[in-house]
Amino acid sequence: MMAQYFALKADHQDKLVFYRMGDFYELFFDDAIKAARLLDITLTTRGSSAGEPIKMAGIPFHSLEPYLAKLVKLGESVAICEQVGDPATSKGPVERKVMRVITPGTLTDAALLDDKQENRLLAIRMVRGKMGMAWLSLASGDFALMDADAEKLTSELERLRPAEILISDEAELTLFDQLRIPVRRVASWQFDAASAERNLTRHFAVHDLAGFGITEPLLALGAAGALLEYVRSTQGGVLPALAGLRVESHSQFIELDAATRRNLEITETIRGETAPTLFSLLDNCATGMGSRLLANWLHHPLRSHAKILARQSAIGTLLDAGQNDSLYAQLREIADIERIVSRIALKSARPRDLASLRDSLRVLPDLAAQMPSGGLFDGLSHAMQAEPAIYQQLAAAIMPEPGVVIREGGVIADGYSVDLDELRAIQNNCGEFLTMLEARERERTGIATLRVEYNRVAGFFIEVTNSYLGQVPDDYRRRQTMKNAERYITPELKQFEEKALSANDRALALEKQLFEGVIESLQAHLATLRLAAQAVATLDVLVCLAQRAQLSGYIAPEFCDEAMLNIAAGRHPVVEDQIDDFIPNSVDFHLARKLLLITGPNMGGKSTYMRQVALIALLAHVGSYVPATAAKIGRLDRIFTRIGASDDLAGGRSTFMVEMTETANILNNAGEHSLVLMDEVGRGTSTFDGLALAWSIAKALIEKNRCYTLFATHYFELTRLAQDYAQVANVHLDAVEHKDRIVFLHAVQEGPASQSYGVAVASLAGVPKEVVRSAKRKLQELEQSSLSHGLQPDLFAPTFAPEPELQTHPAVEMLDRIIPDEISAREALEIIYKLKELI
Ligand SMILES: Nc1ncnc2c1ncn2[C@@H]1O[C@H](COP(=O)(O)OP(=O)(O)OP(=O)(O)O)[C@@H](O)[C@H]1O
Repeated sequence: MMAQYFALKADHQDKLVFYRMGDFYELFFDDAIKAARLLDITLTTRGSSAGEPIKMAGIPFHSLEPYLAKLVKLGESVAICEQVGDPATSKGPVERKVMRVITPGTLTDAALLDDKQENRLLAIRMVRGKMGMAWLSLASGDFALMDADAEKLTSELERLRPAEILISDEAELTLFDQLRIPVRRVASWQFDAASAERNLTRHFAVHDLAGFGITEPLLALGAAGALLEYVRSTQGGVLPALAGLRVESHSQFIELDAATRRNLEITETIRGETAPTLFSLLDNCATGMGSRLLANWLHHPLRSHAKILARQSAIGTLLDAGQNDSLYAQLREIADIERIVSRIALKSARPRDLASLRDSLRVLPDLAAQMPSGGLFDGLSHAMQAEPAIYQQLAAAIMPEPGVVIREGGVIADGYSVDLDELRAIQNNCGEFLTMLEARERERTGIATLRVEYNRVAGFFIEVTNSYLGQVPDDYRRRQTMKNAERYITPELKQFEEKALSANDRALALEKQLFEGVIESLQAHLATLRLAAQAVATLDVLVCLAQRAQLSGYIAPEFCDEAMLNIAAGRHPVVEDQIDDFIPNSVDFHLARKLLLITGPNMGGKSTYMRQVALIALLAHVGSYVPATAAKIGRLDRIFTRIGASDDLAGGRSTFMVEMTETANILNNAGEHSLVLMDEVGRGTSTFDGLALAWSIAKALIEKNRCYTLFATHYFELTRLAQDYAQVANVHLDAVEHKDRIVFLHAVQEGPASQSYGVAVASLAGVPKEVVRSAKRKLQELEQSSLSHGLQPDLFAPTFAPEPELQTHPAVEMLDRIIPDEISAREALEIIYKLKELI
C-alpha cells in the first residue's frame, strides 16, 4: 500500500495528499506533520518505512469539506485520492486514484468559495521590464489577458487580488516572496506563447485570436498557456469550456495604484478588515453575482464617459421608475447562475445546482418584463430571455426538490424517462405485487396458509407448511427446505425478483446517466446562460446603486472635456454613514487652481476631506451617483494617494521608506489629468528634512506633474506656496474652543489655518496653566520674528530661495570650443596652461 502511496505522491509533491482508507482520509510523512499543525488534528505513527515509524494523521471522510476550506484559506493545495477499486474483490491494496485536485486559485465548489469574491488564478510572465498576465476565474469563467510594465506588478496584484499565482521556475522569486498569496512555479516551457496561441485557437474553434482583440504578439499569451495547462492538470486532465477571452488595457480604466486601493479602503480597510469600506457600504446586492460585479466595478472605474453615462442613465431610469424594491425582491430569488454554469461546464454540477438554475430561469422572463426599457436595459432584457427550451428541459428533467447527490437518486423527475418510471414503479409496487401474488396463489392452490415473502438470504419465496405439501402445484420449484415448511419459487416470482432486486441499482444507474445527459445537453447553452448571469448581475448592481442613491441623497455627476473637478457639498460616503452630522464640503479644481494646501488641527477632518474627493471621483467613474449636491468632472486618468503612515515591516521597509517610495511613484507617473492626494508627506523624518521634502514635492507637483493635488500638511510654512504660485490655494479646517472643550468645525474654508489651535488643544487637554502661558508667549515671539524676517527666515530662505541661474565656468567654455583632432601636441600643452590659469 505504501508503494501505491509513493507512486501517487510523486505526481503531487507540492500538495497535501488525502489518501482514502476506509472511512478516513489519511496523510503520511511530512504531509501528516503539516496537516496536524494546520488543522489541529492528532499526529500518530503506524508501521515503519525505511526503518522509521510512518507519521500519519487522518480525518473522517464525511467531514472533508470544512478541513478543505481551512486548508485552501491557508493557501494550501490538496490532492484527494479515492479508492476506485472494490475492496471486496481486489487482491492486494484497493486501486486508488487522485480524483480531485483543489488549489486556492481553481476552486469551483460552492462550499469552498466566498459568495462575494472572485477567486482568480493569475499567471505572470516577466520579460525585460514588461509583464504578461493571464487570469481566470474558474468559478465564473471570466478569462482575461493584459500586458503591462513590470513595475505595475504590485498595483495589478492589488487590483486583481488573485488567490494563487503561477510563475515560471526561472522567474525571480524575490518579487513574490513577500506576498501572502500562494505562488506556484511551473516549468518555463509552459509559458511558450506560440503553443498557447495554437491551444487557444483550438479551444475556441477559431481561425485566429483577432476576434478577441489579439492582433499582435502579447506576452500574456505565454502566461495564458501556463495557466490553462495548470487548470487542466487540476481538473482531471480536461480543460473546461471557457466563456471567452478578454484583453484588458490600462487605458480603459482610471488607474489606481496599490497604495491608493488600500488607502481609499475600497474593499478592505487599511487594517485588512472587510468593513467599513466603500464596498461594504454600497453592497446591498441581492445576489452573489451582483456583489462580485460591484466589487469589480469599484476596482475598475472607467475612463470612457459614454460607458459611464450609460450606467448612470440606467440608474436614473430605475430611480424614475420607482420599482427598485420589487426588482430587488425578484433578484433575491435568483441563484448564483454564474457559478452554477461554470460547474456545468466542468461537469461537476450537483442536482441542486440544476434545480436552482431551473428556478432562476423561471423568474428571469418576469424580471425582464418588469425591468424598465431603453438604454442598457434592452441588452439586459435580451440576455435574460435565455432560450425557454433550457428551462423547459430542466423543469421536465429535475425533481422539484432533488436529492443532494446523484448517487443516492431522487433527482430525475417522474415522467422524464419511461424506463426510469418503470424501475421506480417496480420498487414502489413491490409490496402490492407480493400481496396480490399471495392472494392469487392461495386461491389457485387452496392453501390458506401459503405466504409470499422475502429475506436477504433466500430472496423472494412462497412458503408452504409441511402439512400442505401435497397441494403444491407443478410449476413450484423448491428453493429451500425448512424444519416445518418448504420454500418455493415460480418462474413468475423469479422474474419479479430479478426485476425488483436490480430495479434499485438500475434506477440509480439510469438516473446518473440521465443526469449526465442533461448536463451534456446544457453544454451547448453555456454562452447563453453566462450572458443571462451577467445581465442579472448588472441589473443587481444598478438596482443596488439606485437604492443607495435614493437612500443617501446622491446625485448624478456631470462629465465634461474641460480640465476641471468640481464637487459641491460633497460628503465622504462611508464616514457620513457612521456619524450623525456630517458637514459637506466642496472642492473646485480648474486650470488656474490645481493644488489645494490643506491645513488644520489633528482630527480636524483633513484626511476625510481628501478621501471624499477621491471617492466621489471614483464613484462617478464607476457610473454611480455620488454624495454631493452637484459635481462636474473633466477628464481623469489616474488617482494617486499618499495617506497615513503605514509600516511595511514584513517587506522590510520603514514608514519613511514606504512614504518616499509611494511619493516617488506619484512624482514619476502623475500627469495633468491625475488626481493626487498627499497627506502629511514628510512627517516620517526630522522636521527640517520633512519640511524640505514636502516643499520640493509640492513644487514638483505644481510645476512638473501639473496634476490636481490635495496636499494636507502640518508644516504651516508651506502655505507660503500660494504666494509663489497662482495655481496654489490655501484652505483650512478649523476648531474652536467652546466652554471647556474643543469643537472641530469640519468645514473647509479658504485661507490657511490659524496656528494657535495647538496651544488651545494643549490647554483643554489639561496641560498646566503656566506651561500654556509660556507656550503662548513663545508663540508670539516666534510669530513676531517671522513677521520681521519673512516666514521661516533662517530655516527656509537659503534652501528655497530661487536658485541662481547656473553660469558656465570659463574653463568649461574654453574646453567646449576645442576640437581635439585639430590641435597639435604643443597647442594642447598651451591650452592646459591657460586652463590652469582660469581655475
Ligand atoms: N466633514 C465632516 N463632518 C463631520 N465629521 C467629520 C468630518 N470630517 C471628519 N469628521 C470627523 O473627524 C474625525 C477625524 O477626521 P480626520 O481623520 O479626517 O482628521 P485629520 O484632520 O486628518 O486628522 P489627523 O491630522 O490627526 O490625521 C473623523 O473620524 C470624523 O469622525
